[in-house]
Amino acid sequence: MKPAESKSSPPGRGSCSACSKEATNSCAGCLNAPAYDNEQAPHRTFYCGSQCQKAHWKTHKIECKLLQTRRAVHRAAAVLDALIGVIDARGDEVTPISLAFCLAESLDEIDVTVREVTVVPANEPTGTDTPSHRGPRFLCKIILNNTDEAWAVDRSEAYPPLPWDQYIQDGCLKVSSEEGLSLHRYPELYGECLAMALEHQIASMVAARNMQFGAILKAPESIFQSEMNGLVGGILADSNTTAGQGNKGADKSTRELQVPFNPLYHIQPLPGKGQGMVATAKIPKGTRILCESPTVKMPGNPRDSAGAALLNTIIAQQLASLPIQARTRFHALHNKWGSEFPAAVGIAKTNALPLGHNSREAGIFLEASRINHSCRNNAENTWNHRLDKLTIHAIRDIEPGEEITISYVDGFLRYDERHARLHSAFGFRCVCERCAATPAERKKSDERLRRLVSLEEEIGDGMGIVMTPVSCLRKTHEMLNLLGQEGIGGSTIPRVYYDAFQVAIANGDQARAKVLAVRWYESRVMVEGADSEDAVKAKALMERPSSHRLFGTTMKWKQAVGKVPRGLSEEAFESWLWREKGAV
Ligand SMILES: C[S@@+](CC[C@H](N)C(=O)[O-])C[C@H]1O[C@@H](n2cnc3c(N)ncnc32)[C@H](O)[C@@H]1O
Repeated sequence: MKPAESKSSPPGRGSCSACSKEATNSCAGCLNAPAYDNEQAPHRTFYCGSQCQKAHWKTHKIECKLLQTRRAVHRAAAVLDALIGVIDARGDEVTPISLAFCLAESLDEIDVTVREVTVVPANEPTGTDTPSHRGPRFLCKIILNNTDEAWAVDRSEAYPPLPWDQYIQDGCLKVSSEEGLSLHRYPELYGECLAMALEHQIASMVAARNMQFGAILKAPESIFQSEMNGLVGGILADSNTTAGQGNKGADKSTRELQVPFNPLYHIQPLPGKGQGMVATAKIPKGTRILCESPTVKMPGNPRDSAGAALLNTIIAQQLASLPIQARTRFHALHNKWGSEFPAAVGIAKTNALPLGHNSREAGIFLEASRINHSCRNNAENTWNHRLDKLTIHAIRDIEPGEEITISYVDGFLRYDERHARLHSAFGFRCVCERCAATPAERKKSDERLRRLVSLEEEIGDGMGIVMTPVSCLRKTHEMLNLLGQEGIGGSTIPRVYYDAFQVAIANGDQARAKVLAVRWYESRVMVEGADSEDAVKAKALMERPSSHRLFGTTMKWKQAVGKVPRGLSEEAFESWLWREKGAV
């Protein structure tokens, strides 16, 4: 079954399943059902309008039911994933067979059969006493009834479920035993904590919403996500009240739990990019999409093989104290370096995000490290020192179905420089809209970037602030215009407003300083949130510009806060602000 979204369509568009015209609406019933071939994007059945959707229902009905069932299987596995995270972190045991029962229980109302399967490497002898380091492995096979479709849920591998044949083939495995689940074989499991947690959480969720769990697993995306948030919140609250009651490793319960549900995005395969993060809802500019603690921290990029060996040890020490779920997800992250470095070091080098502006220290994140690069990124990553967490904010409006991207490179790099850096450090060639420009547009873009570099240097030298303040202020204005033309947003904008603010305040102009501080604050909040260190600093200076240490270095432009002109047109106001020739 192929998704209706064609390879040439931008995300969120496809051809109408009834009349083949371009369409943006989709059937909510099966929206975002995972593709059975894991290489493909999640499914969307497009319609140009309700008439076509009604007319096509007879044809689509059977497919829609199958897709809903498939999505329910993935959702049930995700519910389980969250529960396991909590239970792992409490230090309780989670046995593979108890997982199978939980999965079966959660899928009770869904048209599937859950079987317990043991697999072994295809080229080694079968049997539980196989002397292989890759001995028998236990997993669940979920068969969609009356179809040829089956999924593998293997908790020792990465979540999410994999198509059965692919799992067996890619893992070079063979089935050594397969049978239906029967609780009679495992009476001791009745009381197991995972089953209890699942029962308790699901029961309370269902009671609160007056819905069946099966219906929630099959519900449209927004309902499922909001129910999941309630569920995960409940689990976390429960885990906090029971912290320390686990039967071993109780200190782990204080660790941040990585919650794999976020109503704003999905992590999914994207053509030519591996996995990536895709918006599931409209995300307005300024929204905090994600706030995450690093799973592993690293002091910096290793310079040589001794540094790599040391980093490997540092990572191994941190991984050893993590729940198995987090370790598994760490090892499933992309590694661009193959066997050039120890695997954990390759993963760290490919996925690390800095823990502060210009900081050598970096972190690896189970969610944020799945975000791909674009030179025209729509989101930005910031290390929030006050929260001790990484935040990802939307720096423009993001549409549902659009990929969420950050920039892997800093500064005003020209086309060739960006490509060389991205290729050597991350092993890909960027084809974003900025990079896909015509040679003539690219030339203009490179000229703007060269100019931005030289303006930044000139402003940054500091002398201009008091020696040639008018020219310095106009340079900041020119930078903002060039950034707009180049489509660069994010944290560069507040940095430039802060430079402009300093020019005004150093020369005693509290009126301009006030306006510029407001813009600095607002643009900083957009990229980092009001709780970032810089936003807090900007707020204080916005309220009292004269508290800046440079205030009154000269009094060339002495002016009180109350002198901000009123009643001017937007154009005249901008002209006043930037001290353009002939301004009022
Ligand atoms: C931090 S990981 C991002 C998540 C990754 N795609 C995954 O599957 O886990 C960085 C890697 O993602 C891929 N990548 C990131 N941005 C890309 C882009 N714009 N085009 C192609 N591949 C990209 C590259 O393989 C890169 O080494």
